Amino acid sequence: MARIKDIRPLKWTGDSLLLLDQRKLPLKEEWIECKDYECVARAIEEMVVRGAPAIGVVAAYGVVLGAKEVAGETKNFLDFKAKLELIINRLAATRPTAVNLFWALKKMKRIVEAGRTIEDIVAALETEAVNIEQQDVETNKKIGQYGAELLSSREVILTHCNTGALATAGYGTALGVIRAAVEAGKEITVYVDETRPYLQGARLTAWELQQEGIPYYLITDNMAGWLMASGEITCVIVGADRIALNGDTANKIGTYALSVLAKEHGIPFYVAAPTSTFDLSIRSGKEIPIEERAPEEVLFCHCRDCRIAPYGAKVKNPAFDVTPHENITAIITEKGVINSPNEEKILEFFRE
Ligand SMILES: CSC[C@@H](O)[C@@H](O)C(=O)COP(=O)(O)O
Repeated sequence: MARIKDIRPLKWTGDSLLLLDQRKLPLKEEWIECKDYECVARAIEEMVVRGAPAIGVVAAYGVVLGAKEVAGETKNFLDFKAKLELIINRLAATRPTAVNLFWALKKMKRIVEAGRTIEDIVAALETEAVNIEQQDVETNKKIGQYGAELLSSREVILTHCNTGALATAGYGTALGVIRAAVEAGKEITVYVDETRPYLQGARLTAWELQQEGIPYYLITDNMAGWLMASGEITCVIVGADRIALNGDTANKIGTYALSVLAKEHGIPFYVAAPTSTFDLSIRSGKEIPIEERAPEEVLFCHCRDCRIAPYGAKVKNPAFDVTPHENITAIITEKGVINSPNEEKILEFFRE
């Protein structure tokens, strides 16, 4: 019997940030404690924490830690602001694709600009980071409700990467829709793509579903096409790292291929994401920067003692791809659903 738990990837203590080390899951549940902004920046770069909304929340706390550090070093207001700007720039340089990082840092920057004293800025930054965290969980629950309404009483859902509690402040986006559907009493089975090369599906999504007793099958990425052709999958739900004005959506590498397969087989393809994942400053997915990650992620199968390719093998490792909006049945947000998304509909949605 499924029981939804309150899994959280981070805990703010007031003067440090505790992060569940996602590199170690599912074999070990270890927390690391960040007491300074550089630790937070490295945690994002090294994938201690990952997932678009989670990166935004954690970066916001990074700014708070940075502000506290600088406030201990200088009493000069202008000096404080200049140093804090460098810290925000450092956090912004950690990962390029997920726009939630820049969205959260922009909010923090606005507070720095509006503040009149160092003490006021530090206090306001902390309040804002806590708000961003709490709102993210509320947002995900709303996405879940809107998404669950789209699903029938019985679904076999294919999902990719990890879009769950671990990728957000809690509950999840695409996995939040699955949680909400289960909570609504629907009969849900999940097919979890392992998500090569970083294995977020096998390690993290399977771990979350297992804890909650939601039935799932773990599959390798190349099994998805055949399972769709065999009629086993009733819909695909994925998350997003950045959605352009026309609805083109960057998400974990492999998402584009799933969208093509879903279209070919007439299977609904849903993207679940908060409105903070939209980047209305870019008109299409062509403008989304795609992170290229280290070759070792492809050369080794997760841990460094399991090399799977010959020495000298050349590697490509784009971490994300872009799904054209024409392949997306609907984008599910906390403010409602955008069916068959395109520029006109997205503009209209945000106007409202
Ligand atoms: C709610 S998470 C949505 C996306 O961030 C997720 O699907 C994804 O692509 C995560 O990539 P990652 O490289 O693990 O940060």
